[in-house]
Amino acid sequence: METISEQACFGGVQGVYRHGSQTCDCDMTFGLFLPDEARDGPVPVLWFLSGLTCTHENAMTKAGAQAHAAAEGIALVFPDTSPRGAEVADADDFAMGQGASFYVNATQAPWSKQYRMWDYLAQELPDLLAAEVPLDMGRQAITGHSMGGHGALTLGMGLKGRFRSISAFAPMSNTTQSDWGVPQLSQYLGEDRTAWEAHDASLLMARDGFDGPVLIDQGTADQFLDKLRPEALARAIAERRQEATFRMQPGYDHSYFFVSSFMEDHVEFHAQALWA
Ligand SMILES: N[C@@H](CCC(=O)N[C@@H](CS)C(=O)NCC(=O)O)C(=O)O
Repeated sequence: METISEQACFGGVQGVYRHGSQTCDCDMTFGLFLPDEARDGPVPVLWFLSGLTCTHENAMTKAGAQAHAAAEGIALVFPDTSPRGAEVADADDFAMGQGASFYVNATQAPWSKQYRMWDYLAQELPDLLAAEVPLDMGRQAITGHSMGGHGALTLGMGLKGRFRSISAFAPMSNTTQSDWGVPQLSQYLGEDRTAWEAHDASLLMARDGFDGPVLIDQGTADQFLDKLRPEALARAIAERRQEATFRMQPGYDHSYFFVSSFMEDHVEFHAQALWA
């Protein structure tokens, strides 16, 4: 794990690190915020997965999460949104390829060689962090924005027992029925739609739900509402009778101004579960 930068931040340290990923077969960069308490021993961790076009950097610099994480004594991890590099397959469309992994293990060429973000986030990066950083891996929670909200919900429900709480900001909620989902899942996973089901938050919610609290925020003025399909997730939560808070926030769009407005609520929500 190579240090790119480390800077003092709200009494803790905001770092950026790079490592050679075997899973993605390329170098991967991530952000990590450690609160002051990490100097004395392991702290709980909140993962933040980002959306289309983002790297590890967008949420790290614009979501305003560090102040709240410092107040709660929890760490933040900001992974990248896909494998990266000149040798990594890509597409002209910003919603496909680099910056747009949809957090799956691709099975189709040319993506299958390196687009293994599910395994990267489920296994390789947690293993690396557990070995190198004072994190309490028994206390993990996950959140994300847009495509990262989709990742938070699908990994959160898919990796049973891993996370204590899940939240999402404007998540892609029903990828198997959306222009943000169908083209990508068919290219990454092929045309057999049964392989897509583990990557649709609403289908997973209706089928499995989550053994813990869920918090969703969605702006009513989000320019991508038709692609995000929050109504499908709300319906699944209600049908499942899932423990959840689902808020339609009046006037908010899809940007990080929306994300940062509700970040304190999300960090507090996760801190409650993490410290329970
Ligand atoms: N660039 C795209 C939108 C992409 C987009 O809104 N990405 C969101 C996540 S889905 C984001 O977080 N963008 C980066 C940022 O705001 O920093 C467009 O113009 O339609």
